[in-house]
Amino acid sequence: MKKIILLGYMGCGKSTIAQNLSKVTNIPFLDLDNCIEKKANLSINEIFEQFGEIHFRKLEHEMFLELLQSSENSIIGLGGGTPCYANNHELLKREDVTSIYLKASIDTLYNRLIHNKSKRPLIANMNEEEMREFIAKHLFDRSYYYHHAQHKVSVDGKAVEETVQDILELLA
Ligand SMILES: Nc1ncnc2c1ncn2[C@@H]1O[C@H](COP(=O)(O)OP(=O)(O)OP(=O)(O)O)[C@@H](O)[C@H]1O
Ligand SMILES: O=C(O)C1=C[C@@H](O)[C@@H](O)[C@H](O)C1
Ligand SMILES: [Mg+2]
Repeated sequence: MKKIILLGYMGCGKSTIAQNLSKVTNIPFLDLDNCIEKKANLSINEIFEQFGEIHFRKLEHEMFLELLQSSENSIIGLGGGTPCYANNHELLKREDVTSIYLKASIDTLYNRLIHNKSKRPLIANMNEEEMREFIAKHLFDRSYYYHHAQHKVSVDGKAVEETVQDILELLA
């Protein structure tokens, strides 16, 4: 069965866009972070705090494989780091998958994340200046993996509905 996979940096809108795309297409939406939280019965923050990031990356890889193995059509919103660990980027090329990189600029990401960092352990304790620097470097490192997606949609300056429309055109 076909999976539509949305990927990209924290705050690029994977969860928001996936939810809206799901409403329009009637294809069920699964958020990888939420699935990990449900299975572990812990929040992402708690998993990082209690077991560390490496353990989280293991859970993330296992959950990604589990979601890909299910026989349902689905829209899957990945975590921001998912393609960058455990060779997950290679899974973005599968034939039963349509993978889409939601590409956002440093400014777009910074402006969204500055108001919304408490649930994101990698940036939760940073001040504004540290955050901008971190996003710039981190995005540069991660771009290599994000570009393994089959498609790329730019989200800068677009309303949620516009990004959803761009994706529908890709899928048509
Ligand atoms: N045009 C837009 N498209 C998508 N999100 C937007 C837009 N404008 C504002 N936002 C806001 O930006 C934030 C995007 O966060 P979202 O949780 O969807 O990102 P994410 O890519 O899933 O992040 P994470 O990797 O941390 O899970 C939300 O708070 C959303 O309301
Ligand atoms: O960019 C990342 O590495 C992360 C993004 C979030 O979606 C979560 O998966 C977690 O906070 C790690
Ligand atoms: Mg998300």
